[in-house]
Amino acid sequence: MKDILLGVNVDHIATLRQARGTNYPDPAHAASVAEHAGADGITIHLREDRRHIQDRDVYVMAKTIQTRMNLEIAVTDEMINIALDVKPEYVCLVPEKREELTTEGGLDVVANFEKVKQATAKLAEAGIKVSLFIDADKAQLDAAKSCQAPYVEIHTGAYADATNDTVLDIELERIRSGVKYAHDLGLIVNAGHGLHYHNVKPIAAMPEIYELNIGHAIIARAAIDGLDKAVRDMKRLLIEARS
Ligand SMILES: CC(=O)[C@@H](O)[C@H](O)COP(=O)(O)O
Ligand SMILES: NCC(=O)COP(=O)(O)O
Repeated sequence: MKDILLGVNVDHIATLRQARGTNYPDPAHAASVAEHAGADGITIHLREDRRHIQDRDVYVMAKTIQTRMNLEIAVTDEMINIALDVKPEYVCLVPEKREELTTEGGLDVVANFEKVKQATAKLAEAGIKVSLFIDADKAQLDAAKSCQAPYVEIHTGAYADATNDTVLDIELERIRSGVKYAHDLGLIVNAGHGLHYHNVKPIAAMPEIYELNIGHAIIARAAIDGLDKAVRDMKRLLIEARS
């Protein structure tokens, strides 16, 4: 079975920096360490409220990332214009609510079809590969396909947040079914949100998934074991899941 790729999200290196308003730790440095440890790509989420990643980080990492940048942004003119200026290899369109602690759900492509389709076309015209961060829902997946986004990223948050095995199994099956449906539609299927060292393998074992984007759990482990080891440990789990 083909290897599954790992995108490391370094948002929460920036969270640590923003906590004190210092210029350290630098997410650009963390990205280099993660790439050296085997990350296949770097994900950063430039939120409208700039709670962690700053505009400066995006422009610096556009120059320093050796693998490829996956820039997560909301579907707003401001963010689209930044993406068109930076031209990362990937843009993932995500929902955002200022009051949210973290991303709470997938992008509602069905309800915002024209807006998402236009944003996707504009980014694609600039040579950017567009991914839509959506729930494992057939209507949303059909809408993503109709938007002509080549990639989707299946939101794994409900699976990660499951509080009992019954819910966990239901969510895992929902993701499995959505991943297969998306793949059968011809979409390139990524997944992410809330994945960690103890829940990642069942997701990584799904053969249709191209890449997992993982951040919070890797950065949390890095606080104890160091980032190099945290990334290598996650890569090893992904390889084991496919062997
Ligand atoms: C879209 C998604 O699930 C994450 O990539 C996102 O970055 C979460 O937001 P925070 O990083 O602010 O928690
Ligand atoms: N899109 C998911 C991502 O980039 C990382 O999410 P998390 O692992 O920080 O929850």
